[in-house]
Amino acid sequence: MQKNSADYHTSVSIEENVECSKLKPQPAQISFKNLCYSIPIETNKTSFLGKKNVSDSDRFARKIILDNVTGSFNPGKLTAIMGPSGSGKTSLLNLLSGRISSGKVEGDIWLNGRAAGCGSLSLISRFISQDDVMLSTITVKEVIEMAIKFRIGNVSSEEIDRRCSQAISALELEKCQNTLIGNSILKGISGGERKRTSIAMEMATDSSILFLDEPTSGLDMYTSHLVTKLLLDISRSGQTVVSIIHQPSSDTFELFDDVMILSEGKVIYFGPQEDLVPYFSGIGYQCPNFTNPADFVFSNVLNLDVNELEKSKNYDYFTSRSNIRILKIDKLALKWKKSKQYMNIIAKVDEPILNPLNKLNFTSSISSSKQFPILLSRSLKDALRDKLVLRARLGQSVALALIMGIVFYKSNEKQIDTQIQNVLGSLFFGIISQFIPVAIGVLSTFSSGKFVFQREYQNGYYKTTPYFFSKFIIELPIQLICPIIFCAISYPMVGYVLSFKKFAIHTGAMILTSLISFSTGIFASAFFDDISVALALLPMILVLPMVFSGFLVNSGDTLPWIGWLQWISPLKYAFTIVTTNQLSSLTHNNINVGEIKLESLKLGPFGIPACFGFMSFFFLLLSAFSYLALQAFSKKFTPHNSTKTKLANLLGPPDPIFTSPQKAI
Ligand SMILES: Nc1ncnc2c1ncn2[C@@H]1O[C@H](COP(=O)(O)OP(=O)(O)OP(=O)(O)O)[C@@H](O)[C@H]1O
Repeated sequence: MQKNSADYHTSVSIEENVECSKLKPQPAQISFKNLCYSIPIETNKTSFLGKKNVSDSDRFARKIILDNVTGSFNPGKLTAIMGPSGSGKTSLLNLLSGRISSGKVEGDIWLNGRAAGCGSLSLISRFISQDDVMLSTITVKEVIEMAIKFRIGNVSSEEIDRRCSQAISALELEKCQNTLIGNSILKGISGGERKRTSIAMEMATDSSILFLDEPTSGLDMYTSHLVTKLLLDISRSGQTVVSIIHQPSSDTFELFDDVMILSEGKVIYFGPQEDLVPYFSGIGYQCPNFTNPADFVFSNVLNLDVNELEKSKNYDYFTSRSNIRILKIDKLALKWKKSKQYMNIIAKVDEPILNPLNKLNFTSSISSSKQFPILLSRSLKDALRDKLVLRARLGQSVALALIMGIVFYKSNEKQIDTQIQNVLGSLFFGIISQFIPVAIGVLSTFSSGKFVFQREYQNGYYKTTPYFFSKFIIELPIQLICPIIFCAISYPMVGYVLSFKKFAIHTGAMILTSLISFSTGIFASAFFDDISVALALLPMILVLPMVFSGFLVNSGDTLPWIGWLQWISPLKYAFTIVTTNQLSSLTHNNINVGEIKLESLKLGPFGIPACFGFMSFFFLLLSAFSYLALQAFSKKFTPHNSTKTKLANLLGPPDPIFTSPQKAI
């Protein structure tokens, strides 16, 4: 007897389904009907300064990106999506693969007849994106091995080697397998090799559905053909392969089984590749002999012909040209919807494969506890191999220490007034030199790594928590070593009190300052999407604690309504520690001048241990904020549905519209 829907959701698990399916992944068919995607765009009805009483519906119009797109992508087939730039190809793939978290989506998506909206397909598909962002400091082989390790739990090293070699040889990457990925500064593999590496990463592990966004762009004709042939082989193993493609050669074009042509978000044609030319000749567009059908569609069908251009002569050139083109696309879309080929597509969508999925259909990823050591070792390699950054950080500590040492050289031998002034100035200089450069340095390194994180997170390699902690732990030693080097050089040069205890307290305060700055930098890089905005705002974030550190403004003499800011300035506690440490024992003519100076500074009631406590608290608080900011960043590019909901959708019963008795009638 057929279970009802509620029973199904509670009782079906992936494991149970495996039993019934004899451990073979089921064919996965994606179908979608009247898919619309639009985003709000601000209209000219309000200027930036805006009228106050304008409603949101007046202020925002909707930009339609996908307009009633219907079709199905079938298992065992290689489908091409083609269309002019901005026609909605990437948006369609993003929508299907669960990478859209904003805008309005309407219409239905099914996977084997089960409702698969809200990003459910992300659980059974892999996505090779247009921008091949990868960590620059690891080699081609390492990057592929890492992708395998993240995807397959308990994989033996022989299996990793086998899969890796297979992917390397399929994409002809043998020559560069031990070369670093590189970036604009660190020379690495070529653009084409980079593209192929990003394909190899996703292909080294299996999935039921493979989405590719322009995998052949930037590749030469031979390599484009090689990659497409590989995609064909993958599809023949039973996978559903959908790829956006630009300007394929005739030979490459012929490798595709199905072709979807999109323009202005509308479908102009979708069906077998060999039926494309007959379809367009049936509606009046004759493909000349010996012409590449892909070129023919772009230049003859989607472009305006001489007569159409003639019509636009009487009007403003650009407006009329674009309007005439839009009208033409509308007509082509209408013709498509009236065609018998469209009816065939509708019939396929209405009669989907209904096989239930099993465990092997789902793209696996390992647990967070297993992701952590892989990420840790990768972050370590990254930190050690990026020698330029490492040297710059160490060099900066030495240089700042020497500058401070020279400027305030042997201050303890100066007259008492000068001595006190120099001690205070040098202590403030020391704190600032551990505060500002660290935050700015961390901001730039973390911001560049953020795009790699975004790509890998979206592709389901790992979660935010292991990534955050692996980066954090690897960065920590350098944040400890640099202040120690700085203090070891500057402390004796300036002539601070020579006592190991005092040196340790001084260095401890500098280390905590550097750590607070470190977590502020991470927070800024995670919080601001754009590094230039972060760089513009960070100095302001850093200046306030400096002003209220107790050196620039006397802590007891500020306006009462801003005076409280000193207590949330971590530098105030750092300055209290280092000045108390140096001045409390400073005497002159048997008078404790240091204590007198400390009293006049009105640094507050807290002693050195309490100040260390406050600084540690600030470090932990800012670290927690940076973690939360990274979590929020990762949520921005994934739909807000839990894996449980997505699983329930895919493992539930087929949509009643495909199984109801009325349908059979
Ligand atoms: N989040 C968004 N906000 C504003 N506009 C968007 C958004 N997403 C897509 N668009 C717009 O929707 C249209 C389709 O974009 P899409 O990236 O899907 O096109 P495409 O066909 O893949 O183009 P290309 O071949 O150049 O990559 C473009 O005009 C794009 O500017």
